Amino acid sequence: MSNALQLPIIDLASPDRFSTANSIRQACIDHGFFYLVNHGVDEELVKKVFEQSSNFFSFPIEEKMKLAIKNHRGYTALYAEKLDTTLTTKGDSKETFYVGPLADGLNQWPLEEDLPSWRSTMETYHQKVLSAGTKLLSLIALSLKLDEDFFGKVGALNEPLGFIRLLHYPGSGDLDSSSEEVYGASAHSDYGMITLLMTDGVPGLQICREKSKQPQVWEDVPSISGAFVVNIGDMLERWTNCLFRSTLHRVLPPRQERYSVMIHPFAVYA
Ligand SMILES: O=C(O)CCC(=O)C(=O)O
Ligand SMILES: [Fe+2]
Repeated sequence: MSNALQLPIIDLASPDRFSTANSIRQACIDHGFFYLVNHGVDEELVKKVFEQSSNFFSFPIEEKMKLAIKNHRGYTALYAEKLDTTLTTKGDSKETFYVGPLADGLNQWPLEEDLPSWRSTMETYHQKVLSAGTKLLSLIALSLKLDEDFFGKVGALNEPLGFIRLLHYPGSGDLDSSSEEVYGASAHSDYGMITLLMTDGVPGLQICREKSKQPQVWEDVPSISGAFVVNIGDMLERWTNCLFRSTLHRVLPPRQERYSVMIHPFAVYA
């Protein structure tokens, strides 16, 4: 069962911070998901990130495996991950590339001669999303009736910060036919505090607000051009004693090729 959903839209640039904080509070209680607009990450940069992501994933598998994941950075192949570990099917039909915190030297990068400006594009995106995320986090603190700088004071903004995940879901035409029922991303909730997700507009993302209700009701999350989809992770759900929801979500089995980019800007463990 699936319905389309109207998630709240939060304006990061609104001068009325208290009213914005209240809207965030309601969104996190009701859905655990909202859209973020006027976030200061410009469209040209987002476009470049998607182009560079597609450039990397179009390399032959042998080339991509040269950057196979180490220290949570680098490439994971199609079916290598399964977000819903209760499923007996093979892994999720997506390939990914992780870029972690910039300062610790652990990132793996494609060679500059193979993919010019790839690294600098990802580094700029990392910095810009982190800066939007920091503004958002101060509003989340206000929404919890805390001081704006609460999360900074408890160390949530300490390095190392920021994991980007580039995701590529090949279209069903590029998968073997037995993969039809394999999800792009099987049902899961995110770890950490918050996730900021940008997609290329191809549908597929769904949320289930009542995870223990049977039968489960899945609602489509349409994309809004230029807006981040923000969701609360398990750690913030725990820190708020379940006031804010870390909502179950999934990506449907791919029909059409799809790209997305997500970032966990802050602490992913406590
Ligand atoms: O690609 C998407 O739309 C969502 C991906 C996701 O939820 C995840 O990787 O945690
Ligand atoms: Fe997720």
